[in-house]
Amino acid sequence: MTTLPKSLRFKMPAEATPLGFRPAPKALLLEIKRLRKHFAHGDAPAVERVSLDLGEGEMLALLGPSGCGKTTTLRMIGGFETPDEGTISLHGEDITSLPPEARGIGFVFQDYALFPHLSVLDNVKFGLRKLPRAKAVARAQEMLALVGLSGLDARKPHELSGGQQQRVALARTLAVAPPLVLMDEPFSNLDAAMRVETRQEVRKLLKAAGSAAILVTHDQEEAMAVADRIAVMESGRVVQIGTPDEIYRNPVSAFVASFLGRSNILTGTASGMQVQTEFGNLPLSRAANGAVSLSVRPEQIMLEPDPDGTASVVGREFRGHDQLFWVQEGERCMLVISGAGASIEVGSKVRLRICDCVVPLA
Ligand SMILES: Nc1ncnc2c1ncn2[C@@H]1O[C@H](COP(=O)(O)OP(=O)(O)OP(=O)(O)O)[C@@H](O)[C@H]1O
Repeated sequence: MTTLPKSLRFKMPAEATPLGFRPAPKALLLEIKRLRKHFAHGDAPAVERVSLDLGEGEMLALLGPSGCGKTTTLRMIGGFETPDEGTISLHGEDITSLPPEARGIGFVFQDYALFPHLSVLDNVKFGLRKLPRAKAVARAQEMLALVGLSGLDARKPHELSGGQQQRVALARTLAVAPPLVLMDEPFSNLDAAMRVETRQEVRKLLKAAGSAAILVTHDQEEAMAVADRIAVMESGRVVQIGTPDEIYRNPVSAFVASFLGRSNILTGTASGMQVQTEFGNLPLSRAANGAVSLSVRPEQIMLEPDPDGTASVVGREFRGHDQLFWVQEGERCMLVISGAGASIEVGSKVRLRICDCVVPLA
């Protein structure tokens, strides 16, 4: 058998699994049952009947728009807020009434909460006060090496970039080897390029340390990039939970379809695995009957130039790797994603063809 030179061999990322194979479920770490919180001055409960579980080493994103209850859920898990109802168990032990410091959970705050007067090394050493000094220093240095900051031990936080400060905060949290790390919008203080780089690093570091994590974000791209599973929240409730692929391919509602990715919402009359729509008879991703709303992703629509077409291109955004088109068809404006090569100008007449299963919504 010929062996390819090293440089040409395909290298599977450490976490990738062959298609169709799902890793065995991890042992249960955190179990949340029917959590509820209604603040004194709130009209509606901030969090209503939220149930979640998390496996050891798993990363979960709480995703949803501003005010949907993500932070309140996270703060209840951390012990900073007391739930009105519901329970939280870690490793099978009920921790609902324990104070934050007795839960053994780590936090990475939005502003990193580093001590400005302490060096990088002393910041990371901070949680290791119970260890003999030499051991604490060795552990802190090990953590700084893990986050790629060896050699910066003596700097003060203000002498670091935002991304480096984020990594110091993570090193400090991971130094005490918490089974679970809670992160509230941890990348929001970083610029766009740094955010993309840092979130991948953070994911790698958490996986290397074997810590599970719950990340609060309103950024769907960030949730999809970082999390093993996403819990989508709307008005205090978890409305869907699953892997990024599952939720993207099978959103349960128009809200989820439009919050995780972009979507065109159509209506139709379903009969089993088919639905009759204004675009003809289309296959459904799951069986439904009667009047339904449908989600069609912009990349599931083909745009064909046609001088006799009934639709016209009313907007175009070139994004390098692809293009977005806004296409007016009667009363409806559809969003379509096409390859970068398609040369269709604004004002062109086109025909739209849906070329995939469409998703019936609740
Ligand atoms: N301490 C509080 N007292 C009263 N109401 C609160 C308090 N904390 C949060 N709320 C309200 O509870 C609801 C949920 O807030 P929460 O901060 O959990 O939402 P969020 O999804 O994290 O939002 P954001 O993304 O803007 O941080 C909001 O209506 C908010 O105004």
